[in-house]
Amino acid sequence: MVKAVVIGAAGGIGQPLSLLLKQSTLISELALYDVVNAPGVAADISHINTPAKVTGYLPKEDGLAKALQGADIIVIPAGVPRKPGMTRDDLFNINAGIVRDLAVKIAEVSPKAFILVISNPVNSTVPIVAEVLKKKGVFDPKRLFGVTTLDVVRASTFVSEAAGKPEDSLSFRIPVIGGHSGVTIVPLLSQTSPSIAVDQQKIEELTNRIQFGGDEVVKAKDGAGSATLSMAYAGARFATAVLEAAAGKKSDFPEMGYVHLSADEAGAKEVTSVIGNSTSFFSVPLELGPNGVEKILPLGKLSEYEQGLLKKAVEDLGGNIGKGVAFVESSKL
Ligand SMILES: NC(=O)c1ccc[n+]([C@@H]2O[C@H](COP(=O)([O-])OP(=O)(O)OC[C@H]3O[C@@H](n4cnc5c(N)ncnc54)[C@H](O)[C@@H]3O)[C@@H](O)[C@H]2O)c1
Ligand SMILES: O=C(O)C[C@H](O)C(=O)O
Repeated sequence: MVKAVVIGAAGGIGQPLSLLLKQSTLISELALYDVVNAPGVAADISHINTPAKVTGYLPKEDGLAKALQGADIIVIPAGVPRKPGMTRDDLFNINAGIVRDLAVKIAEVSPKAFILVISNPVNSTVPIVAEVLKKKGVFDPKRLFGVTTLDVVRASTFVSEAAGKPEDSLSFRIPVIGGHSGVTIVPLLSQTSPSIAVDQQKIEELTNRIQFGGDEVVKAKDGAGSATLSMAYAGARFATAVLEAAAGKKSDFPEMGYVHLSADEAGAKEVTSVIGNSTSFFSVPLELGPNGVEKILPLGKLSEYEQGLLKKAVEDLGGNIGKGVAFVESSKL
């Protein structure tokens, strides 16, 4: 029996993500929570003839605690999205408080669940959840993830198009490490599999497109929000990987996830020999298992260009993480 919870389930990501999770036969119960409209979304999705029992909750009558009760996996796309001209960090003022308060309830009700954070700025919201869980004495770094899968999905799409093989996009694997915002997103195109023959100028164009893919969608939506459908796909893909691994299935390839590097001390040692010691969270290739992070996998060889990208990423990430940590330190919990 697996219970999945979506928090922010009535939103642009929450609705299609809930739909995709309802299609999963790995899930037996799907609890949808939002500050608005979650019972309506739940009623709608519950008519789909797949096994998961669907329930919907609002804040009244302690709805969040009811949704979280017995949760195995919690996916969080709650919070405001960007509008043109905004950075993800501009969302901090609103989303930091939302995520902190959700984390407090998770710590109380379902501290052993896998927690997948989608709410931006991911570079800071994941440290916020970690700090709350630490303060409550229930932090398990193997079970907390920032979802950076959309960067990996975009990389496969853009690179397969550039290689003239869009029909093969599913089989293009490109590690994307670092964080989830602009220059903190570091695509390792030199490790593209199958390998591609493109010149340095194309590598730089592709890198820039992957780093700023989110802005492309924000611009196209012209004030109506940011990526929702591709994010729902990516979120469902990562949640499925976590659930399959929890059920004992070995994966054919590693997923990337933004984790606290203490999730695997031995793996982290190898990673910090490449990225340095100045960042505690990083999106890395993961081997997932029954308890979440089984291993942090090596980053492989980086080209000189990628080493330059990495340097910039690490500089920015430190500030993003520190901001999240300071926010919880100054909060009364
Ligand atoms: N990690 C990623 O790759 C990625 C990709 C896309 C978007 N995002 C982020 O995901 C978040 C959601 O984006 P969206 O487009 O779905 O926004 P949205 O506004 O369409 O939906 C957000 C939902 O969260 C709900 N919500 C707000 N406060 C809440 C609370 N305290 N508890 C529960 N629910 C609450 C809202 O009612 C709304 O239904 C944004 O922060 C966005 O930047 C992240
Ligand atoms: O760009 C955004 O603000 C949303 C998301 O982080 C994305 O990468 O699409």
